[in-house]
Amino acid sequence: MQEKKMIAKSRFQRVCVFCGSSTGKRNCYRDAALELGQELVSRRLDLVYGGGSIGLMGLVSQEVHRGGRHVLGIIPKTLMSKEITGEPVGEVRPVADMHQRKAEMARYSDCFIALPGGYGTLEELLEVITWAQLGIHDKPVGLLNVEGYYNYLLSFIDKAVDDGFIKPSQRHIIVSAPNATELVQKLEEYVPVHDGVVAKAKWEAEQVELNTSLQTNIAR
Ligand SMILES: C/C(=C\CNc1ncnc2c1ncn2[C@@H]1O[C@H](COP(=O)(O)O)[C@@H](O)[C@H]1O)CO
Repeated sequence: MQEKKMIAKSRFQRVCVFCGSSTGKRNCYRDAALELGQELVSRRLDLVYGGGSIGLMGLVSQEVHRGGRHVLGIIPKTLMSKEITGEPVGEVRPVADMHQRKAEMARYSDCFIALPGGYGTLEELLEVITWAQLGIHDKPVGLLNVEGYYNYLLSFIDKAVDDGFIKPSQRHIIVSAPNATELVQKLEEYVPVHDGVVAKAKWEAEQVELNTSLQTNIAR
């Protein structure tokens, strides 16, 4: 008989996954996307992602959907053509543009995970790290470092710390692990460090103003 893995209740409800709109050339990337999907399902976590069914995005979203968890895809109206994104699963929320997409993905999630990907993934990852650094949120940010895919990025960050461009106290913002189980466990245990960043309440007030003006613009 197969032994059932006992997993404590998660502190998260929804996990935002950034990942390639391509699958990459090596099987390990596809396997990692499927394993991450299964890990979220086994912890009863829902998924927020960039919508679409292409690349690793498709693999992780289909796996979470198949496992019976809620999948929310947030996608700019201009990217909604099925030829570009494929057929998404779960709930799809159309937004005005890429900026609103990132804001909404962040708003609906309790933590972030980046699988391997390209420019889009990097941009999304670095933005939530920057927001953590500024105190806009204190949600954990994880890097799924599949077979060392992100080693150069991690080395670059160490170099930026050594050369005085990133504070040593902010190095901890990125949590990384080689597999989904270890990564999610580390994210569960993550404790944010606050070192004199702009007060979160001030940012939240500004976000509310920003959202209100965005909605006014969309309605026009
Ligand atoms: C540009 C083309 C297809 C892109 N289609 C996308 N559909 C949905 N979401 C996307 C797409 N491209 C980028 N994203 C977002 O960025 C991340 C993936 O980008 P990457 O450059 O592939 O790493 C992903 O998390 C999405 O949120 C037609 O060729």
